[in-house]
Amino acid sequence: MTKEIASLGYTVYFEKNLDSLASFISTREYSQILILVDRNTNDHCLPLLQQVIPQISDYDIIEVDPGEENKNIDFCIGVWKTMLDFGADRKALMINLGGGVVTDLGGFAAATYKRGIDFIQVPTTLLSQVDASVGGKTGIDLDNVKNIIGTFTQPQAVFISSLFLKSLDERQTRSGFAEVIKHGLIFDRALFEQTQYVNLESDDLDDIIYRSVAIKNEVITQDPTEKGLRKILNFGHTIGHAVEGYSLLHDENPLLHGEAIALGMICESYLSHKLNGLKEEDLQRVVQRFDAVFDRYTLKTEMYDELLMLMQNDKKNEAKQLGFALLADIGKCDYNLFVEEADILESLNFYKNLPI
Ligand SMILES: NC(=O)c1ccc[n+]([C@@H]2O[C@H](COP(=O)([O-])OP(=O)(O)OC[C@H]3O[C@@H](n4cnc5c(N)ncnc54)[C@H](O)[C@@H]3O)[C@@H](O)[C@H]2O)c1
Ligand SMILES: O=C(O)C(=O)C[C@@H](O)[C@H](O)[C@H](O)COP(=O)(O)O
Ligand SMILES: [Zn+2]
Repeated sequence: MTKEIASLGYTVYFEKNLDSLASFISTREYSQILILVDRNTNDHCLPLLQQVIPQISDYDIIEVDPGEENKNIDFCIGVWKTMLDFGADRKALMINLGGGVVTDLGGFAAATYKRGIDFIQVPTTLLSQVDASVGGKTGIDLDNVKNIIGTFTQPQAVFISSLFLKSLDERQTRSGFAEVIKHGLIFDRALFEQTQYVNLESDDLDDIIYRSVAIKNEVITQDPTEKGLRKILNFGHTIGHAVEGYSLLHDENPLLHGEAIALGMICESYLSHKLNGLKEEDLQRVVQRFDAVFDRYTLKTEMYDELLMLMQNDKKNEAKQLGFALLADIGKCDYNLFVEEADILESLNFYKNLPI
């Protein structure tokens, strides 16, 4: 059965067989179809797409290398050039088939090519299904500063099939689960509680995917361009993005987005407790929740200056003050809170000194 959510002028479809994708394409008159994949989604997801919509046989493939380190201007130029080589005009449609790197990069390339062509998101990771494919944030990183170049451009539609998740490895699934826990923490205590009972390896994830998108949609439809409320979707990201950027630059096996924001959510829950009324027992529950899913990352005091520098670039900052969204309770998040460096360092120390 198809479930749908009406978003910002487009529909998010939840259906294993992607029937609505076939009818979406057959009812629109696109001059050309471009499918953006990375190497892994080319191998694992494109065959599935071809299988479920065999009537779509005429398309051009653009392939990028997988991974966050490629969500940058060089790869974006490569995508734009390939679009030109394929002779894509303004009536072309871009299908972004992949995780958040492909949906962010492909959305950005489409939003800017010839001042914008239509694109649709077909997310293939848990993270991109519960978060990245919905809401119209497109973008790329610059010098490991996360998503610093980008647009708010909504897709024409989003098609979510949990069948794609069968080939996803466990580490990636866990990374996506961090954003599900985030949605519970900021908006829905019951979802936060439910995450304790989810077995990521064996459970059907359709229900939590749908609930996550419903929560995100509730927020973005009230504030599409992050003037206020949408900032709550950034809980854990002021510190998390800095740690992710740091790790991309320095670690051989860098943290994934969800792993970094899980760390960020622990630190920012500490700040929520110290500065915004989150109860001590709820702080402990947040720590336990993330400990049940993620290994700890080794923070060292030598990293702190660089982390603070990276935080200077956060889009929630104002007048050089570091901007945060902080929990008041589990299921309730406030935004436009500005935090002193000393408190941020204390929160990093809180994480660093947590008992194993
Ligand atoms: N725009 C937004 O609102 C938003 C929200 C959250 C995160 N993001 C961004 O999303 C990115 C992270 O997304 P991600 O975690 O999906 O990472 P990703 O796109 O790098 O995908 C993770 C890995 O899984 C592989 N893969 C994808 N689908 C697969 C499948 N079905 N089977 C096997 N392998 C598969 C990819 O090739 C990649 O190696 C970050 O750049 C983050 O900043 C954006
Ligand atoms: O959709 C949003 O709004 C979010 O903040 C969702 C985040 O999970 C996501 O990581 C987003 O890309 C962060 O955006 P940024 O503006 O902090 O770069
Ligand atoms: Zn995120």
